[in-house]
Amino acid sequence: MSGMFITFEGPEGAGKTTIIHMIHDQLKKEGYDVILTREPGGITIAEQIREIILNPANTAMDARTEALLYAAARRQHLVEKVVPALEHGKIVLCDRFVDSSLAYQGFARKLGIEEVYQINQFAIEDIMPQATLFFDIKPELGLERINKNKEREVNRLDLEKLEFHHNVRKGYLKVIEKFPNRIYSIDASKTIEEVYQVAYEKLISILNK
Ligand SMILES: Nc1ncnc2c1ncn2[C@@H]1O[C@H](COP(=O)(O)OP(=O)(O)OP(=O)(O)O)[C@@H](O)[C@H]1O
Ligand SMILES: Cc1cn([C@H]2C[C@H](O)[C@@H](COP(=O)(O)O)O2)c(=O)[nH]c1=O
Repeated sequence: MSGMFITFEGPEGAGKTTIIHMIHDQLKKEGYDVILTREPGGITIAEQIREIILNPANTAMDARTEALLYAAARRQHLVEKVVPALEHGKIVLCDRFVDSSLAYQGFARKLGIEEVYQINQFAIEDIMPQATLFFDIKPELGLERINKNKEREVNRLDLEKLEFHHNVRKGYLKVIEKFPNRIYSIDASKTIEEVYQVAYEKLISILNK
């Protein structure tokens, strides 16, 4: 595959979606062949799975069911959208990927990072991003940001206790220890413009490697 697969990760309200759109628009302006997508979602079947996972009414969902549904959405999105784009030499910017499952289901839901990585292997068949930007934020600040945004739909995971969101961040820090050469950490507590500048420069350096 000749393209470049780059993922954006972080806890709730870190600013990933804001920054990934800004970077996508800028790269397009500069003439890069780039697409922007997201997980869970990005294609019809995976968006349908997203509705089930994130529906606040689905309070009975078991943690393993949740992990398997994320992996199923991931599989379909990979084969239907990501892999074909990479085969056409495109840069694929993806809002969340397998590291989210490791941090949220593996660590915060206590299923085990290695166990969740194993079940995801069936879905991803060793396809991993070449680089990942991790937007690091304290959960209190991330949640304050999303609560201020009245247009954003509240999802089932947003409603978890603060302790869960602290564990998500701790989970990400463990995932970075597992993949230190792939994941770049960015301080996401700064202003949108400051975070964008750091993320954009990092991305350009990755593309020029
Ligand atoms: N650096 C920033 N400073 C202040 N507000 C920000 C910053 N970045 C994003 N925001 C605002 O915070 C809210 C959440 O941002 P965004 O949706 O980009 O985060 P996210 O990481 O994608 O969150 P989630 O994964 O929970 O959807 C939005 O209202 C956005 O405008
Ligand atoms: C891919 C993935 C996502 N999640 C969680 C993280 C968020 O709470 C939602 C997605 O919402 P967003 O606004 O699009 O960020 O799903 C997860 O727990 N595990 C995953 O693998």
